[in-house]
Amino acid sequence: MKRSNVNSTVQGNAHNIAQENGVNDFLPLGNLEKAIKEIVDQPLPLVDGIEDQLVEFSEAMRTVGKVLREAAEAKAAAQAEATEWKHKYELEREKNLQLETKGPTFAENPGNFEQKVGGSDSIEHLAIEPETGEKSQRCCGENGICSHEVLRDRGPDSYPNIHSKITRKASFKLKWCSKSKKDDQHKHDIVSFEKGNITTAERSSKQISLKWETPPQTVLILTKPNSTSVKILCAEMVSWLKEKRSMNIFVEPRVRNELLEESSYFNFAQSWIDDKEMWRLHEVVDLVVTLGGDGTVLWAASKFKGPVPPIVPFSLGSLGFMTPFYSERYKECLKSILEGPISITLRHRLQCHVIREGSENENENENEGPILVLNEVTIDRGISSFLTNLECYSDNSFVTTVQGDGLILSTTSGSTAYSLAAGGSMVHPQVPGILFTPICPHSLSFRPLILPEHVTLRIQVPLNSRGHAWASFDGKDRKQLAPGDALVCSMAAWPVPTACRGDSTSDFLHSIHDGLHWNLRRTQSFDGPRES
Ligand SMILES: NC(=O)c1ccc[n+]([C@@H]2O[C@H](COP(=O)([O-])OP(=O)(O)OC[C@H]3O[C@@H](n4cnc5c(N)ncnc54)[C@H](O)[C@@H]3O)[C@@H](O)[C@H]2O)c1
Ligand SMILES: Nc1ncnc2c1ncn2[C@@H]1O[C@H](COP(=O)(O)OP(=O)(O)OP(=O)(O)O)[C@@H](O)[C@H]1O
Repeated sequence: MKRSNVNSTVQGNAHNIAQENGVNDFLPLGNLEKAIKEIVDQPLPLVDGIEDQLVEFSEAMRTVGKVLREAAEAKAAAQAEATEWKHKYELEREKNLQLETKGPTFAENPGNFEQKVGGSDSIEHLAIEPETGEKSQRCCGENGICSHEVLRDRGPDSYPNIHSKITRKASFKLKWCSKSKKDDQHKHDIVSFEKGNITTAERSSKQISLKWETPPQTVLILTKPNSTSVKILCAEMVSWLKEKRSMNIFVEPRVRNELLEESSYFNFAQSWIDDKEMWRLHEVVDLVVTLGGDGTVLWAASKFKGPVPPIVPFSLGSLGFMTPFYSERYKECLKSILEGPISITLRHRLQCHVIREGSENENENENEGPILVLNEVTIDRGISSFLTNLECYSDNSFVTTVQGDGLILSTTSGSTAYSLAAGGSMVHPQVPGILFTPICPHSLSFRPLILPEHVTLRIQVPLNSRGHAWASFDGKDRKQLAPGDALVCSMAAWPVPTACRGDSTSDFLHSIHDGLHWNLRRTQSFDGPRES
């Protein structure tokens, strides 16, 4: 048989088979591969010089078969997943409708949810204990941080509206752990000065582990708005946490309304009525769960102006740099988080104050803030078409004048966000420091800086500046800075503890590989010139 005939026969057959086994109708593609194999294995009359091409061609056909099969499998998997979600949603809806129609009968039935609420785990029965002298003592020894000291419990009178029925906060202990020695603690003596010589004595080993001392009982769930998949998951998670784990649940007012539209069953979900109540959430919430992308983690952090409870970020966004948990496996993840111990990334925040011209040390009320950011504060030209002119000081030392589009002061967590886009380095979130990254500087030599965490930075709009500057905080809340105004920024006292899937470093590396495709390059082929 001539080569062209062989090709056309194989192509024709493969085409027919591909049509028969098209990826759209999900017929078993094993047939396709089998048929290709049959064609390829068919004994053919040999024509001189054609064997090599045939071998090559049969390889190519195998590859085509494999690719088609993979495509069909991927599509089938996606469709199966979609069907599963739909099914879950329908089941949940049906269950909610049933609960709604059952009404009081449900409460009489032992072992059901209402029974649990009235039982020994009842939130009504769980009074807030007065602080004892023993508790107010340091209970975690010299090493580690105890939640009692950071998030001190309050009496019921301190939050009359939302918290009247709520149990006391769970206590936990944070411990620095090291892979090398089991009993290792955070090393304080990093440098030694013995006999006039300066040596590095110990390096800090800062993987932090959180161990619950009393079980967590109250969860705040924060969700990305306008997303159907988030809404479905939220309803499912709320009922699972209530029924299987007897947790007290807080959601945003918007989410509570959405849940109640779904079913009156969700009446147990609590919320707050005003910002004043919301600012005190840290006093009752043991754990925050976020359902969304990085923006939802930033949103969650912004809800806590003081201490922040541990955040468990589930990924339902497109990038998800700070959201390591898979939403499909939420039960498994939450079970292990609620039991502990949890690896934690302590993400530093920056606290920012806007100082208005002429107000410093004269009239405190003229100054604004503090505003806390988890990613960065950006000072840019906003809609002004003039070059931004910013004078920058670190403590009392002059750093530089920025002439360009603006400046980003970023945490190390934010180093992979806007700062990265402006040419800043990527820094592991546990490295303490403040990134100083210019935006489009009109200069050939303005390299980004990383400053130590203890400095206070002051960014001043000079009085002779041609235009205004604008400050924005984690990409939100723009504030105008007039000539003479300044922004003062330093490391905040309250970091954001986020739960890790593995540990801080493996999660970070996973995110830069998976989320940013860092240093992705085709591997160099084996053949080619070699060193002799
Ligand atoms: N040119 C840019 O890259 C640019 C411009 C404006 C804002 N931003 C960033 O967007 C952030 C606000 O995020 P949003 O989700 O509310 O807004 P958004 O919806 O506009 O999303 C911004 C993108 O930045 C990603 N992102 C946020 N924080 C990150 C982090 N720490 N590491 C890696 N990626 C991160 C998000 O996943 C998202 O893909 C700002 O804090 C700023 O860092 C980036
Ligand atoms: N609970 C919330 N209430 C109001 N706004 C929120 C809330 N959660 C998130 N947002 C805002 O919604 C926007 C999008 O959120 P998020 O980044 O989580 O989702 P996404 O854009 O789908 O994810 P990704 O950024 O990974 O693509 C952000 O600007 C964030 O500030």
